[in-house]
Amino acid sequence: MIEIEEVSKVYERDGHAVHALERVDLEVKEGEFVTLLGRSGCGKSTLLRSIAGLERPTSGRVSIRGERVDKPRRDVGIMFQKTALLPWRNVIENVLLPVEIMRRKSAASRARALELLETAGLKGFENRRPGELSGGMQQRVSLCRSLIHDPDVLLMDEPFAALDALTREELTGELQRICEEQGKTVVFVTHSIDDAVMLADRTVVMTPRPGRVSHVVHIDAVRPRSLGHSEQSGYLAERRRLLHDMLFERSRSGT
Ligand SMILES: Nc1ncnc2c1ncn2[C@@H]1O[C@H](COP(=O)(O)OP(=O)(O)OP(=O)(O)O)[C@@H](O)[C@H]1O
Repeated sequence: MIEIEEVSKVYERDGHAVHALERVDLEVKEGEFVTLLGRSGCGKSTLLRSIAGLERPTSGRVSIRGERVDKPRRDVGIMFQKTALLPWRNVIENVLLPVEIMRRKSAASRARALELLETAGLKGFENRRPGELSGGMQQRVSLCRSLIHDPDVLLMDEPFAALDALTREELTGELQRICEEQGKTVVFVTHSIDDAVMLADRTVVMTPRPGRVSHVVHIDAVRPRSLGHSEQSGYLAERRRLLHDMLFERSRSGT
């Protein structure tokens, strides 16, 4: 569904070349949940923005369903760490913003917004302003907004990084459920090994200078997942250790 072929990105900064990505190859299948995991500066956001059509690779090609991506697409939804909700609009008006911009606002989209808000646990908050909501609730609104036009692909750049640990765990669980119910293809950028283990079908480990894919790790566990007590907690803990070792370069082999 998403094909990244030999993608390199070089930025110019103060007369120096910054090799943000070097010859990255990756394929994401329909319905797959892929996390991009790595330290700061390894090119995760650059790769995500290239898939979103917000950044042009210096060389190589990104395509979705066989079509080269050179601008943002309607079948893609995006969610960032900063919610960028408009403070003067209430919750439902914020959720409806993308369909308004696409001139596709209708009674059906309003009904879908209400349904999404209910799924995200925000029933009854439709008329509140973002400033009246907690950080976690604002991210739920942002998730509903990224899903309002029913995109097939969801691109997420550390969406829960600024939240406290408990809210983060709760939202990670809800994201698993919503993506499974709605059959989305997801690429999710994170620094967090726990996010990767909880969410991913496959985790792509990246290394910096230049940004490259160093390992790809499959997480073959059923959902909902929990790092606490469950039959698969031993397996998840092993995957967690493997990713940890890869990030700290103690292990250079195996998936
Ligand atoms: N617009 C830009 N101009 C110049 N350099 C940039 C630009 N955007 C990113 N970079 C550089 O490219 C490299 C990769 O950045 P990128 O933000 O993609 O990494 P990241 O893995 O997402 O980092 P983080 O986890 O800190 O967000 C970094 O060295 C960064 O400083």
